[in-house]
Amino acid sequence: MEGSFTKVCKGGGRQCDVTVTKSTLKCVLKNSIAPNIQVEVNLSDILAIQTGPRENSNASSVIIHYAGRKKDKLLTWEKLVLAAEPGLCTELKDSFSLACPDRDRPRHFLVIVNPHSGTKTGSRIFHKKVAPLFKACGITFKVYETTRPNDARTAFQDVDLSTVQGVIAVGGDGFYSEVATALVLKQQQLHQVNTDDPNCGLVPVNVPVGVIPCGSGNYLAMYLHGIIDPITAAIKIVLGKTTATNVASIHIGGKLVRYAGLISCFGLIGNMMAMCERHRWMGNVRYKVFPLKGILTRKLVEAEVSYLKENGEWQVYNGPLYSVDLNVVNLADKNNKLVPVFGDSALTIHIASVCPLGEHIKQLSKVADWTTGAYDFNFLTNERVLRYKVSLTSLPTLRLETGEERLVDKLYMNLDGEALLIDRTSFDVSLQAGLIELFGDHPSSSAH
Ligand SMILES: Nc1ncnc2c1ncn2[C@@H]1O[C@H](COP(=O)(O)OP(=O)(O)OP(=O)(O)O)[C@@H](O)[C@H]1O
Repeated sequence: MEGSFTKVCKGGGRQCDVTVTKSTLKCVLKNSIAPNIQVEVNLSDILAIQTGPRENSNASSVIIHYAGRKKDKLLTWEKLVLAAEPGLCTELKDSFSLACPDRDRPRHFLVIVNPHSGTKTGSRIFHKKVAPLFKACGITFKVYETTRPNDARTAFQDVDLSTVQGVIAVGGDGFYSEVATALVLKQQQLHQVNTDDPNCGLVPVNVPVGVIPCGSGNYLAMYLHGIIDPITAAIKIVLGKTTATNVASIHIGGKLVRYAGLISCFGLIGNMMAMCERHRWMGNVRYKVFPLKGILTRKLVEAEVSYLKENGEWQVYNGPLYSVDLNVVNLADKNNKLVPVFGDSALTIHIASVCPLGEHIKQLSKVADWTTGAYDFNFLTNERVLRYKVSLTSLPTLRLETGEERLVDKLYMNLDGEALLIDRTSFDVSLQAGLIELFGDHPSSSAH
């Protein structure tokens, strides 16, 4: 379609020609000496088109909300306001709907906010920046603000999952993990799956999850969108494309503890995270101080790690180790850097054994900087696995009145940025492949 409109801007309007083709919308100012393209936007980047009457006039207006693509993968919420006679405005809106007939974008969300994430700005960011965008795009939502840790599951209590097209977690990585766990558990309850059994065969979640990054750790958003920005993440949610991602189920003492969506690092990195949590009062400085203290005071643990390889064979690593690390979103060495891979067909574990301190620091610094070769060290055993069990059989234990055994030493797992105390002599981690769809179109998996 083509038509003559007035581009409405502060202080008046300018005449312009608007053309909608199969793939783009172009707005060119008239009466300019050189062709003056004001806006050229892919139809797939249009978030919404609103039409309505103009005040004190017979004309109508059209507001085109679209995603502005800036450098560094930043997306911005842009608006083009046009005015014309009502028939032309309706024609413009209809031509957009015709050109994109498959616009089955999500329309209703359950939003769960952690008001304590990061610098405690999650609630404000959602209500001031994200909610207006959702509303402009015709999205309705119900908001639940948590009141304490592990409260995300309350948000699902009275929710019929078939009525929501997205669950949005406003917070950091630990909160994503908490929301994802609550959602997966809700889905399993509906299908009467015994989640305490690592072999239970989980039912995939059919409601996509979106993350608005507001925490101190926002790796998931960084991996998905290449940038940590709440508006970019919100625009990706509105656009509705999704990426399948894995979770890893963590079982301790025959009980499901959590589903990890990002990392599950036992030993050194877990102990560092526990130190960071004990010193929350120090703010973000703690993430600089305690990793250093942790590596300087690293301790070997006698352990047996048995793992199930992709070919169905079980193998065993036996001996002292510093850590057993898992990136649930795998990090692959590509083009001289580590790049995230969502929904990989296996989990890659990295077991760090005896090594000089300098080499260990070098290796961990490479992981922190996502540098190539971060896992190419001969003290690392790297294996692609479907499941693994860690047994700590030679550590001192004490027997409780109930007859259960507990470790005397305090050992931790860093589970998606939260410290989980491992007080039993073994734990079990299993791949749950493609269980969740995340809003965002990451190139490592075919977006849906
Ligand atoms: N209302 C709440 N009050 C306190 N803690 C909460 C609340 N809601 C959720 N939590 C907990 O806060 C933890 C951290 O959340 P999140 O990942 O959003 O923040 P973060 O800033 O990245 O992490 P951290 O605060 O640990 O640095 C989660 O484990 C979650 O259980």
